[in-house]
Amino acid sequence: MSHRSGFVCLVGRPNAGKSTLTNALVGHKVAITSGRPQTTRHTVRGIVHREDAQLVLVDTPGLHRPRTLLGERLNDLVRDTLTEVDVVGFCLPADQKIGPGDRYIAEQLARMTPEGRPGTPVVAIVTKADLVPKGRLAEQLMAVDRLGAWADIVPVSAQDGYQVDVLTDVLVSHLPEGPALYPEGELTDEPEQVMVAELVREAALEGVRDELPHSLAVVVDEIVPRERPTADGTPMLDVRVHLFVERDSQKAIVIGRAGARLRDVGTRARGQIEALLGARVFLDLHVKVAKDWQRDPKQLGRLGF
Ligand SMILES: Nc1nc2c(ncn2[C@@H]2O[C@H](COP(=O)(O)OP(=O)(O)OP(=O)(O)O)[C@@H](O)[C@H]2O)c(=O)[nH]1
Repeated sequence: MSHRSGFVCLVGRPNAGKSTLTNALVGHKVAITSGRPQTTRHTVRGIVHREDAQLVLVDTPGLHRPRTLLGERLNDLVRDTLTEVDVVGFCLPADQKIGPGDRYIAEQLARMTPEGRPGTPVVAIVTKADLVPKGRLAEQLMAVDRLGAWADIVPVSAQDGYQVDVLTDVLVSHLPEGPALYPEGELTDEPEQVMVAELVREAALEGVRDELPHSLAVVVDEIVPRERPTADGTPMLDVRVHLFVERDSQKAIVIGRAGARLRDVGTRARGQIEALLGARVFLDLHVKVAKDWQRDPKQLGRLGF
């Protein structure tokens, strides 16, 4: 039996369902999903292991029009990623009309093919199929077909699992023959620190996303094991984290009255970090104002962008 392996990158405008689809394909939670755009700042990989194939998924940040330096960097990252993968999956939600954001991405994809090289196949994925009746889905498939030259078009629902296997087969069919690239059981090669930062960011944004749209960056300074475990022998980790906001008013929102909100954020994030790391965690959160960090290359460097 031949074996195929390679990299797949999911692109699509913010909220198109890329993270949720990554989780559905991999079958475990690896990327952090959310109801709001642009929470996926880092490239997180999930790996689908099969007898006949290994598919390494790269979940990119939302490809969007650059507005700030941060945006430009994200787009560079997206473009670099695109030229390094074997297949691109372009996600378009079934329940929304094709808009300027989708057209922009379609143009970028059309332009992506390096000169003199055969292009990376692009599979158009119509996501959230569960949200529309069959007739609307058929119309959307036709509209997507007119949008570009796709290797395949597949409707899926990550929510109820509709066609997720079909999509896996289609993506695998576009991979080159080759051995497994990662040992089985490996779900993500993201460093733990990035996952921890995402969990803190999620907790800190909960309920205040409208007030802090893109103004919150989270940096994990260190994760250090305590020399002496807890009384019952469980290992204990000290996790020190900085949350950067742009303005004093945003700092006040994150911290809350008499620090109540930040304590809440800490409690929620700690539970998830403990589950992730399999240890008791002492979580130390600091909130700092880093003015206009989105526009300052030095700050961006410090924050890992
Ligand atoms: N009903 C339904 N909702 C979905 C499905 N897939 C994703 N969603 C929802 O759509 C929203 C966005 O999904 P994400 O997976 O976070 O989208 P994303 O493209 O990764 O978003 P960014 O991280 O902003 O780029 C979330 O509220 C999901 O719960 C689906 O198959 N069906």
